[in-house]
Amino acid sequence: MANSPASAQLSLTTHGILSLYACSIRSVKTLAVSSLPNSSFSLTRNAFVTGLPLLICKTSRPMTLATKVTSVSIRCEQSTKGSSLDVWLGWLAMVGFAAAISVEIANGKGILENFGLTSPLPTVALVVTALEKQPEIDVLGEGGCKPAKQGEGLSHNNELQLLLQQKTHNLKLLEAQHNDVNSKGFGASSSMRKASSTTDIVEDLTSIFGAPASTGEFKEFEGESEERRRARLELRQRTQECAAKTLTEKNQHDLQVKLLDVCYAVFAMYCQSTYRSQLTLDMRYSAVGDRSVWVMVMYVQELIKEPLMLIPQQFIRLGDQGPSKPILFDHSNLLPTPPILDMKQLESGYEELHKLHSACKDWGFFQVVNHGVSCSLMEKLRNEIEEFYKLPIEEKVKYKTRPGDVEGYGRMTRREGKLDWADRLSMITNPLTKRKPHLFPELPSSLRNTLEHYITEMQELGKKLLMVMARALKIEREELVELFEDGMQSMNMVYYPQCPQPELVMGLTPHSDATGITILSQLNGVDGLEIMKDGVWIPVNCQPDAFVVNVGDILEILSNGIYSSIEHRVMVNSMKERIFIAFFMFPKFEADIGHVSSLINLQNPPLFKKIGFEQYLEDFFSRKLDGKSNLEHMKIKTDQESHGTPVDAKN
Ligand SMILES: O=C(O)CCC(=O)C(=O)O
Ligand SMILES: [Fe+2]
Repeated sequence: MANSPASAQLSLTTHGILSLYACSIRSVKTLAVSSLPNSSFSLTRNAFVTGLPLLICKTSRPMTLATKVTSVSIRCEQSTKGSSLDVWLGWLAMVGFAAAISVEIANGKGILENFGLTSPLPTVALVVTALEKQPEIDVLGEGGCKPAKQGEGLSHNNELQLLLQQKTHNLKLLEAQHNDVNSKGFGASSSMRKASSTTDIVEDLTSIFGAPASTGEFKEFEGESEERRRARLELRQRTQECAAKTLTEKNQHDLQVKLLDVCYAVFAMYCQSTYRSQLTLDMRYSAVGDRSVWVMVMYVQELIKEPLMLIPQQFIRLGDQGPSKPILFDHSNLLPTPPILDMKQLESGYEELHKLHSACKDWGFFQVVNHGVSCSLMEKLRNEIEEFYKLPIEEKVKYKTRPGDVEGYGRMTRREGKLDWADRLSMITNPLTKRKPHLFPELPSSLRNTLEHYITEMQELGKKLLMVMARALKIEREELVELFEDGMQSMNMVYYPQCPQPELVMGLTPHSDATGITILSQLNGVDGLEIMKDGVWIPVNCQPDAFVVNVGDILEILSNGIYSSIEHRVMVNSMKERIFIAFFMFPKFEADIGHVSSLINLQNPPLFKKIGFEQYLEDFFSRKLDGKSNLEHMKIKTDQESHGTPVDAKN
């Protein structure tokens, strides 16, 4: 925090004419667009998550797309270092920014609109460097951003106080030594010594801390040589300067804390007043490198409410990470596709069981029909979830993901990954004791009842699937099914909005599921799921009324690699949103995750380490969502791989 410059920047652009650039100080690498040519748009090359401004261009009227581009980027940081001019200019700019927004809030039109910008303003991103590494964060109280409490983040202030006390102490010692020398040198009395300049220093410092200022006159000593007198005077001046400097630093810091609070508050008001409803953006605390920042998180559904001219950079994936699909065109129906299995036949016949075994080995995915879940329930579920996503944002943010949590409404991005083009509501639904009081129990009652019904159906279907898988693997059903009895279950209700440039984004990052099994249902008939098969992304054409089932990492571990969890991802399209529900089945919390013993023999040694389920989850969530990286981490390394170190089978 110490080296972060004080800065505030507000840059606005319309049709290459206006550029209001409040301030940019020292090392802030802000590349906000200050002018844009008529028909070309550019993005800032900065990353939101790394604390640099987000720049989105958007208009509220499609008619003006070609002629009017507005963009706003705001960045606030604070510092105690740097030349005082820098610091003060930075703060001045920040106040200017706050004032501009305040005016806009106050009269509904405001400075920004007076410059020709359409209101509401298109997009704002704010990254504020917090004052401490680990401040106590309380973001967004009910319906609004909550500014950092006064006094939070003041450890630096305390440090200054301590420093000042230490300096005082050292100076007293110095003065005492000096007086000692004087007294020895001039034979002055001890009472004379007590009346020395030490008193002045204490008085000076007392005044610094708020006590009435002392006149602090320089004391003269009888018989003191001119040289010694001058030395004493110099020392006195130096100590006073030093104390004054520390005081200035402390005051400056206090002011910065106050201004930062103001900025939080103003920005919170701005979000509420400017965006159509309340919160297109959510304010999140997150650690970036060794700094703490507040990051605005967008709800995609809100973002696309009005025509979007540019995709925010945080969603854009290029190069290796990019969607760059294999060219599928109309030949997609010629591509291999995960098998479709009949649940009834799976339970009774061997032929279907054989198909299941191959599907789990070769695909890690299959579709299941004839599963016994009624169409009317699925129809109801679809309507309920659609209704949920139609709720105003003010309602939905009641369920928003809270800091440090992964459940709730919003989007989960771990580490510095790109953002998915999706909004989701994630919840643990089993065991009941793990249900978060502000989530499932608080959902609209009709949605809750439907979900409750759906959960029961999924538990039943999941159990049946695990039983047939145990048969296919030729293991005792207890070895598999019991692990999952009253296990952890969770669900994601996902809304993938349509995207004007779907080729630039992804609905869901490539990953394998951390689950035992996952049961997916594409509720509104819009495809998007793709799975990685032999190095090619293959789209899954979901059958109406079918569930898509996939093998998760835990099943790969339990089956000692016989079954495979497969990387998959979700693509979005420009025409229609996709509504989706995923039901995740995990073992019970007290279970150990490791191979089923009867599958191990000399030819099939253990492939994965054994680990407690809770530890497994912790490891999973601490990692970036990145292909099968979590499973890789659990692999037992061969002697060769671990450079000669003994195999740690832990079994
Ligand atoms: O939306 C989909 O099709 C798949 C979702 C998924 O893979 C997941 O939630 O893990
Ligand atoms: Fe998945």
